[in-house]
Amino acid sequence: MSAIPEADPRIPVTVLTGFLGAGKTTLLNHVLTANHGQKIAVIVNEYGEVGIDNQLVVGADEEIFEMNNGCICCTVRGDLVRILNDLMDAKLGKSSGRTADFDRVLIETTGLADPAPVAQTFFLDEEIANSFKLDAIVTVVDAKHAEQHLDDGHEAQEQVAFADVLLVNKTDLVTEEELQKLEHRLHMMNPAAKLYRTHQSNIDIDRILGIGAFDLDKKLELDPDFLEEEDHDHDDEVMSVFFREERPLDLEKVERFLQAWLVEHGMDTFRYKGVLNIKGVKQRVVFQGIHMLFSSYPDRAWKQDEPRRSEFVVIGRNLDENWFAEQFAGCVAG
Ligand SMILES: Nc1nc2c(ncn2[C@@H]2O[C@H](COP(=O)(O)OP(=O)(O)OP(=O)(O)O)[C@@H](O)[C@H]2O)c(=O)[nH]1
Repeated sequence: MSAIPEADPRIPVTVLTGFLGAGKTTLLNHVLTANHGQKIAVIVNEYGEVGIDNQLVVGADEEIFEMNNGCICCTVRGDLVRILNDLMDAKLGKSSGRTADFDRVLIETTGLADPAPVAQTFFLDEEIANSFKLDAIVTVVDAKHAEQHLDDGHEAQEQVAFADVLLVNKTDLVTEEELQKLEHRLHMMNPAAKLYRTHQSNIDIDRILGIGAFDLDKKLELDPDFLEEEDHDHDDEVMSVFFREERPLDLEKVERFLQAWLVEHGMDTFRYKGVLNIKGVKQRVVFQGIHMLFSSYPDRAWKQDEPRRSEFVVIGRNLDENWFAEQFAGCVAG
């Protein structure tokens, strides 16, 4: 028996986001009614309490999303932290009010175009980070209106950039050709996201919950030709840079160069994540960040038959590919 934990014991959290009217609520209803046997605590901002077997639905106060005079990010975070702490107390039996039994958490971000403040909570608050981990960001895309949304604004582009999983929903409203064109565009913007087509947001929930954004097979194993490919159809500014290295890395060096980048480009750097092979560490080190905030932690031990290498992706605007390549190369441990 190995002393190294096979899995991270923290509760995985899925953040659900998506274009306006794309099908988030439809997906949530599906999660709440499907017979999947999983215990999921759902945090939403516009529903009351719904009692369904094996599931706990927590209706967050609507005040969370009121702008008031304060910063919406702080308001959201404060309330989310409170709800998550309450949930944990209820799970551990520390709450006098109620008990809660759940294995994962789903947060629906309706009313917030930007999922970053929600997702960042899991890096920012130490108590939360000790109990919960960001499992994945799932973005629902309206196949019918996606092109328009993406052309019109930064928000939709950013939601694509943040995603670990993209659900291309409303497939019934477009042709196969249109679907392929859209999928290509999404893939160019965020090649690291897993992409599924859905109708009525119908998806096997194992594909969106508890997936560990980094355990998706071949997720980062991109076809090198694809990365060379130029897309002349669109001017989406969202782009990505990849890094892969077989030699063990020095984690401090990785953190240092990212810090240097983020000081100036944090707002344009939406998502960066990867699995790192760090010198002297027997486990895979999972690293992920959103804008200025990042965290890393040793996850499971490397398997014997698994290539022990680092894979890392950065998704954002105006990324300097050459600079990143140089910096990554400079992170090899001495
Ligand atoms: N044709 C079609 N309609 C769909 C599909 N999925 C959802 N809808 C409909 O699209 C509308 C919006 O779906 P919602 O699930 O409410 O979308 P939402 O993302 O929660 O919307 P907001 O919270 O308002 O942003 C509803 O009328 C759904 O019934 C689909 O696959 N095809």
